[in-house]
Amino acid sequence: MYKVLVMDGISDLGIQLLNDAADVTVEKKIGLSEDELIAIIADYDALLVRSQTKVTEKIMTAASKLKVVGRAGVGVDNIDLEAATKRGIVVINAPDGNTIATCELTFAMMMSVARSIPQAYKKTVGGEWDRKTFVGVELRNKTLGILGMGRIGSEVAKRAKVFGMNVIGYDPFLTEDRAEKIGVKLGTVNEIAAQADFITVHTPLTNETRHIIARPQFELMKKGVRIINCARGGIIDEMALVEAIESGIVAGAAFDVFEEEPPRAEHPFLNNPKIIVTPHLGASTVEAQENVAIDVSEEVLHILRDEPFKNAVNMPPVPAVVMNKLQPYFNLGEKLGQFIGQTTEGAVQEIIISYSGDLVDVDVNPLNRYIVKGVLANQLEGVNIVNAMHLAKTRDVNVVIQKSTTSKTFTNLVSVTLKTKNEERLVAGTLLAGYGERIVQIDQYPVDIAPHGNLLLISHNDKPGIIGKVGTLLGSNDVNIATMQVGRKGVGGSAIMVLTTDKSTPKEVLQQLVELPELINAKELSI
Ligand SMILES: NC(=O)c1ccc[n+]([C@@H]2O[C@H](COP(=O)([O-])OP(=O)(O)OC[C@H]3O[C@@H](n4cnc5c(N)ncnc54)[C@H](O)[C@@H]3O)[C@@H](O)[C@H]2O)c1
Ligand SMILES: O=C(O)CC[C@@H](O)C(=O)O
Repeated sequence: MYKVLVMDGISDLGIQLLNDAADVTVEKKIGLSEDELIAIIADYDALLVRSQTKVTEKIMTAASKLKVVGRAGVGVDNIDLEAATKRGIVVINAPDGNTIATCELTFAMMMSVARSIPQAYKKTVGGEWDRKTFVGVELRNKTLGILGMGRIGSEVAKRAKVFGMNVIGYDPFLTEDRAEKIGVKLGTVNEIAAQADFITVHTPLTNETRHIIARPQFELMKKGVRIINCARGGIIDEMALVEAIESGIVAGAAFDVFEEEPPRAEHPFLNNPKIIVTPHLGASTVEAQENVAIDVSEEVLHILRDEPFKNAVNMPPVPAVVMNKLQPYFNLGEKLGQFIGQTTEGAVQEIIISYSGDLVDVDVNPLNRYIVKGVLANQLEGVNIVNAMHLAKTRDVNVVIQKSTTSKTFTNLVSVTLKTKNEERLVAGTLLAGYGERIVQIDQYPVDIAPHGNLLLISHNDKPGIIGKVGTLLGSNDVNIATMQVGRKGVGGSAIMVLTTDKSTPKEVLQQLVELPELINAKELSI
């Protein structure tokens, strides 16, 4: 039974999926301190948070069973990603579910700051009927500058076009083609600063975007510009904004997010009549909260059940088309890794993964992770597809990827070579239409083995009667042979036998096998 801990205000309807799962129990705890969370986290397989809970390295160190941290939302700046990756904890987010909610809040903020709605409301409910102070501006024919043209930025652009605005966008990943398609002009940050009547930011907070709008940009701006931040505190320099309001450049600003949340009581935004603020409400709609909780719950279930998942933040994203091609190979890749990892003794120095045939044109990075996971799992605890590459690197295991366009025999072939100080071993496998996964080569020997169950790998000298001796010894110890494959270099030369058995071969029987004079080695591999 998997235990899931739900923190922060995550929609109950959204986590219904987890509540309904027969293999999951869900506990909800709101407002725990770091120490309180550390005291209980070792009990849980999954942790679900919004932006309030800071998932620190200390918490992850105490989280001995934790497989996944699910963030019901986009930003993962409250989760220590490096600490999670080191420990093999998958961090997933729900990137799509709150796009529209945040886009609509941005628009609400833009209209509020254009027409001073919160200020007018305050006066009116205070008994004043002031129709002179609040003369606003229209959006039509105004220029909107958008920094960050991802999900939310693009939705804002679409709506701005409908309002008759001219839109200039800045995003390093925005191509001219795409900009043209959505009717956006491309501009630099400084061009946007100089031309826009409204500026809204929709980037993540990174080293590049921190204070991307600061004093030098305010100095370029037209008098009367209005500024909106519904993305992350710190993208706009708060103090420089206050100065720009005081100097009359900025006519108004609307902020949903702050450099420090919640802001201190003396924060200069909180008593400035030209700045309107909301308490990080971008994603706070019924729909968005259901969406993100459903998305994150689905992913958490996949991860707990070892099923393929998307939206991992601490692993590179994989496009669906690549995923569809690779997915059938994940199991094969992991088994090849497990197989070869058990054939050698001593520290692994190099893993060479070679692809030929169908996989040559595909981004095989996700599959490499499964293979390396399989290899390392023999030596290390807690290795998974998130930390496999990281663990290989920290242990100085060189991972080499090769591709060859020609496979003489198979339409697809994955081979894994393992090098230690004294050994070099190879295993190769394929997916055969109608037969599924097969191991088709071990070292230089062609074989045909379904990689399941108990495998006995025997190295021996090709001598008459050896097969019978092995069969008799296993049979007399009640180990039934299901299949047997034999390969040899030449008559009388070195050879291998691969047997699948109906049950595991006891250690003492393995020892008796090794003591047969023709036998060099016998190893049981579990894959
Ligand atoms: N206020 C809220 O409650 C709320 C809700 C949802 C999202 N957000 C925040 O909104 C922001 C945008 O979310 P999204 O879902 O659109 O993300 P997204 O990843 O779809 O888009 C972000 C865009 O920013 C661009 N970008 C990155 N660095 C840049 C740079 N230096 N200059 C210009 N552009 C840059 C990226 O290329 C990307 O296109 C994030 O910071 C997210 O955390 C806030
Ligand atoms: O959980 C929230 O409300 C914050 C959402 C938002 O900041 C996000 O990054 O998704």
